[in-house]
Amino acid sequence: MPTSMPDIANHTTAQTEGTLDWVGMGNIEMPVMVASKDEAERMVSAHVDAFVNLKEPKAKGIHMSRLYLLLDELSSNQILNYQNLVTLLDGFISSHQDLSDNAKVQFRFDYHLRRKSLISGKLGWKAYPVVITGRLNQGVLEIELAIDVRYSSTCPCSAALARQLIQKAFTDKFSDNGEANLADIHEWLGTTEGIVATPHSQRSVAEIKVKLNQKVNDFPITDLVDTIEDALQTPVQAAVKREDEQEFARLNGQNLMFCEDAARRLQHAMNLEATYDDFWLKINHLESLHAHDAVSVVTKGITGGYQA
Ligand SMILES: Nc1nc2c(ncn2[C@@H]2O[C@H](COP(=O)(O)OP(=O)(O)OP(=O)(O)O)[C@@H](O)[C@H]2O)c(=O)[nH]1
Repeated sequence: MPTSMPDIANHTTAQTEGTLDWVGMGNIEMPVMVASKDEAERMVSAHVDAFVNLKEPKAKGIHMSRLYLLLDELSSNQILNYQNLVTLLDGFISSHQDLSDNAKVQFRFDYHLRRKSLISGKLGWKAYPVVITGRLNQGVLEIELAIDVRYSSTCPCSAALARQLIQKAFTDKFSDNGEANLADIHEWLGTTEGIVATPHSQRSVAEIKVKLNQKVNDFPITDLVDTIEDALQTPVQAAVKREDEQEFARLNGQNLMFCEDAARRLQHAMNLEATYDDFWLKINHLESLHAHDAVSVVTKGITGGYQA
């Protein structure tokens, strides 16, 4: 490097002094090889934020290039797992001696999983938005995995109201017809006159964040998705034949849910999981009755843990 190049970060002091909570780079685009438990290591296209604090009030700035090159080393020659994330955070701080003692990094990407249809056994891709965040704050390490899972929710109130209309239509049709037999009723039930009303359903999103610990080195992406989808029973589908669609209709009818029901189901399922130190859940029902969403939030509720 030519010796004559000015080095503002090292040789200039700040015009206005002050410490800063985070300084770094947002939205760095890079491929990352992700280690996900029980899956082959997979390349994803990630957007990365990388930060350190600036604890020296007189220092002009941090060394952005050092953060970038540490990230580039991970992207080019390593895999993203728990241990390498911790090493990266340590590297952010040790490359900024005297300037920084806190570090934060966040990887955002879509993780594709092969998911099986309900009955036909066909397979299809589903993309799950994943965010992996590492923080080293005052020596305290936090590694977080966040995933969005989409599913269908059918309104229990709307279902009850629809059933009432169906009962009324049945009474109107058959109360004066003493000669109606099972075959007549069976045929009538197969018409839109018989099922005169249908409850509304909505595409819904469960947002979940979990705190990981050193017991997991590969990120438990599939485990977490399975836990959520098994608890809800109505995840959106990939490959769908008619038999799958019919089963989906049955599952929706047998798993009617307000956003409160969905949150409690997931709360219960997550409380049974020993893998995670803490969890935070936000349920969003993107209503078809309203133009606004029905929302509920729940956390594990541990002292010093996630806040709602
Ligand atoms: N700190 C800081 N750097 C910035 C910013 N915007 C662009 N940069 C540039 O990031 C580049 C890399 O900075 P450094 O890491 O200090 O680069 P360097 O001096 O060649 O690297 P070292 O010798 O390791 O310090 C510099 O050219 C800065 O001008 C900013 O807002 N803050």
